[in-house]
Amino acid sequence: MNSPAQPVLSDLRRMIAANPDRFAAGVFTRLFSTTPALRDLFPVEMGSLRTTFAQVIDYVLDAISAEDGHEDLIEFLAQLGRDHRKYGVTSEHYWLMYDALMTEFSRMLGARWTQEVYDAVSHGTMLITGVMRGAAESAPGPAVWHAKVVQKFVISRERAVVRLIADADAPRFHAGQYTEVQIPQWPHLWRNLSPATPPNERGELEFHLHAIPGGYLSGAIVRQTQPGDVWTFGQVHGTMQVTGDRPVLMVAGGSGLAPLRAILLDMARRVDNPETRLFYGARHPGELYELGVLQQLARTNPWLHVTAVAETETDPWWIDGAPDPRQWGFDLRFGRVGDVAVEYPRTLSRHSLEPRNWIDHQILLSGPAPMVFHTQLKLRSTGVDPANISHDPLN
Ligand SMILES: NC(=O)C1=CN([C@@H]2O[C@H](COP(=O)(O)OP(=O)(O)OC[C@H]3O[C@@H](n4cnc5c(N)ncnc54)[C@H](O)[C@@H]3O)[C@@H](O)[C@H]2O)C=CC1
Repeated sequence: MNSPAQPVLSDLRRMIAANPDRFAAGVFTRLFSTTPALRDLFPVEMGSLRTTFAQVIDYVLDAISAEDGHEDLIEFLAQLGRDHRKYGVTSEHYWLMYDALMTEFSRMLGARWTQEVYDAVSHGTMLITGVMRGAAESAPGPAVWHAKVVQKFVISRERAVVRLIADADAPRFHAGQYTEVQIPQWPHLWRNLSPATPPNERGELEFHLHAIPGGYLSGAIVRQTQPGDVWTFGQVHGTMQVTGDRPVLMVAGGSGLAPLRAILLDMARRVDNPETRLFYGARHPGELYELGVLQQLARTNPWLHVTAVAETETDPWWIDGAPDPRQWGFDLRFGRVGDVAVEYPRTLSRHSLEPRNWIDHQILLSGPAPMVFHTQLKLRSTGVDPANISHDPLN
């Protein structure tokens, strides 16, 4: 875009960046005051939603100013529209959002709200609401689907495994993808979770949870979920999968093992798998609770090699009676899982037949965002091409 309104749009972005929460709160207050029923579609606590909202508006204002790259913007907005179906957002709501946004923008710009600026901002706002509405209207399949909890295993005071059976209209997904989840204890709150098993005809789903500090959903699942609860699911996302044409390195941190576990279980149904080395890490040895399952998998699938990694050599007092991970027959190393994985080839003897580096590997990372971020940086510093590394989006 090369218009006289350009400097004003840049100013608008600066004003939003200076106080994103105030901007987002202003828009939502207008929206809820004109149509109070809309408030019920949103979570009680809207802090993180307001942050994301301001980021999206900033991204769009930036992208519409650019000469090209609009295909990415359109796809981004279309995906956002499809994602918003789960909130019960209807076509009419997009018009209300258009009005709320335009009113807030005009308030922010005051005397600089000229016809030219109005046209440029209206164009951008119409693009956001129009593309989202169109994509939502034409999206296939139901907006949400459901599954009932049938089993729950409490692994420790912080960790649980939950099994569910999905309704017949659950969408098809592939191993390694993640889905938006809402639980009855937290209506309106959506979080992404990765099934830890590949999809099957019976609709069985398994999720692994760590009650992370401040995690409303993970905490409620670990402490309150019980058989009979019905969970609601939205869109399925994610592109992690094994291409099969190269050896594979997987690095999993804690419950981030879930999508990689699903991929491994899926691979175990085939015979023609590439050599795959998994580094499975936790803070403490006693938290490596999936080693039993991994041992069974590795025993019958000679292409799979597992290294267990813990940050500490002993368990704290509150992990009581966990077996020594070495009893499963795996190599146990100490440190952060990403560091151990990246350094691993350098620790091998000259005569080892194992890979000398990870450069020709397909690499899948999953775990806490800082772990994924740091592991990626370390791998790149050893010459790994970033195009060979996949992971789910980091929030
Ligand atoms: N449950 C699920 O379906 C999925 C969960 N995740 C994410 O995986 C994470 C799992 O968390 P926890 O089980 O609590 O893992 P955790 O905090 O126990 O850590 C697991 C591993 O990550 C490493 N690590 C942690 N922080 C690090 C840092 N700052 N830098 C480098 N390495 C670090 C640790 O050394 C350890 O090896 C959560 O953030 C969750 O959002 C990701 C995908 C799916």
